[in-house]
Amino acid sequence: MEPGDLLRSLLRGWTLPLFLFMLGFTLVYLPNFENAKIVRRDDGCSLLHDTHFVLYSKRVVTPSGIGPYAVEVEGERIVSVTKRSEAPKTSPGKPRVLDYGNAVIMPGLVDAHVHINEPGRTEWEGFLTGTKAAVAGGTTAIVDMPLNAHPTTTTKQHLDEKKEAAKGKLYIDTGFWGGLVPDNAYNASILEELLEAGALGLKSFMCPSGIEDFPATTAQHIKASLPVLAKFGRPILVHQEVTDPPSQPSSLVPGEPPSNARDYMRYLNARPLTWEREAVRQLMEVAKDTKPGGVAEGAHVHVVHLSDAEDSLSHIKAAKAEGSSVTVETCAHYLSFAAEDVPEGATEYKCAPPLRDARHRELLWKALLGGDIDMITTDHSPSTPDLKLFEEGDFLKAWGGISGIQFALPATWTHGSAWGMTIQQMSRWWSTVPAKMVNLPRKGSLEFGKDADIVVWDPEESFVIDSTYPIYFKNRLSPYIGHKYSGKVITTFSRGRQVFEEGRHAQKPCGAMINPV
Ligand SMILES: NC(=O)N[C@H]1NC(=O)NC1=O
Ligand SMILES: [Zn+2]
Ligand SMILES: [Zn+2]
Repeated sequence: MEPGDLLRSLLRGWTLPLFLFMLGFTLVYLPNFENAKIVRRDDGCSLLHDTHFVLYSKRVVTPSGIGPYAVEVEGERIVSVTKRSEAPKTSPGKPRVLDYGNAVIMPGLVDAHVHINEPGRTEWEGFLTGTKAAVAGGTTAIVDMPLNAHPTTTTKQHLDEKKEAAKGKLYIDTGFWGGLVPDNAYNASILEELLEAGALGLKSFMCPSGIEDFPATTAQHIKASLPVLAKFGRPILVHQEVTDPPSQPSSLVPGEPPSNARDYMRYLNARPLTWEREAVRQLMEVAKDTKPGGVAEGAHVHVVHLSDAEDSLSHIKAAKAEGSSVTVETCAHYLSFAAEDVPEGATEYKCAPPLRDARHRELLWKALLGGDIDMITTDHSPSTPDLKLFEEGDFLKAWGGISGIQFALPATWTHGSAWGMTIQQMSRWWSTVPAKMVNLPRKGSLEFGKDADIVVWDPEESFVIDSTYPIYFKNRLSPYIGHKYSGKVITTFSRGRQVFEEGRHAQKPCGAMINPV
């Protein structure tokens, strides 16, 4: 037999099986070639194993409005947001579709004012518990305050200690504010080192902070820091109370019998509005340096936890109108509670500036809705029960700080919707504006190229935070406990990882530390 004939007969015998094999291969595997891109993750960082998926609902919050959109996530980012009347279909080779029906799909909350007290006071609050509570409430980024931990974050070395303590404990992306104190205020090289090492900006107190190694700064200290901040284009956040305003009225008239320490009004009167008004007045004066052409152009002054939408806000509005670079926040608790409703001895309601009366709460809502308050935060600041002095219920001596990071969304929604707030407005105040203030260009909205930081929630579902309600922050003390709210978080995604769903967290915390851009 010729070699050519041999080959021919071999081929004859093989042709049919070879053809069938190739056909089978094509039919079975070819659709999966596209699937090859769909990597499954099994790293414990996400409850969902897909890395390429589509979220759909009839109420997706986008920069161009709320409506039926499909949000496609690939890896850590949003790769498309498309309007469509119904959910795309899941089909082989295509990313999985998670259809949330009528629930709201919204950018995760960015909470720029959180006290995580690790290292040093981890029994008050730690990174693991704090960020676990945050995601359960739909928050996908926080910025940690420089005080209450020990050491306070006032030098590069202390910031490095913070970062070391945070390693492997973050469910969501977390940034750090550095601290401005009298010790470093006139030392540009310490401040520069701190900002170079990754502090997103600075924070200072104009009154005693309650923490010995975080003493108060004057307006002059703040003024001195502004040119340094300008060089880096970063903000300073200021606690706006001074304890020695020129015309401080006192309700504790000499000779008057001491009132009941368990009475909230006593605390309220001991911390009058004038403290806040005078601080804001002084602060807006130094903020003038941030005007275009000013010695600190490029720096920014942010007023934290506004409780007074009257005179204090007028100073802020005037400063903005004159061109100073200024923003202001209020907190979920000032929007939720009123002084006259604080029960006797209930020191879980104690914070500074204090919760004021219902009229002030109303004015805050009106200022938000009118566009004069820029954003909302929680000022989550827990402590251990002993410091809250529950037995004594002494408002003057108890620790001032409210735990509430897990309830930001339902508290804002429940009260805000009663004032006519829209979901779009809430999303601006909780995500878009804070992301801009902190300077997180990849966060704050659902758009192509942004981080897939997303919360899905049901505005219509209500719940009571009762004794059985799962709370993830440390020390189960909070004024939100015992109240009924609507707006239930269904699931939260942090850079494409499903980190929380219906009472369950991902096995591992895989959030990152945020560096300045
Ligand atoms: N030290 C600290 O956390 N203080 C915070 N607590 C509070 O209620 N207001 C604050 O500034
Ligand atoms: Zn404060
Ligand atoms: Zn604070």
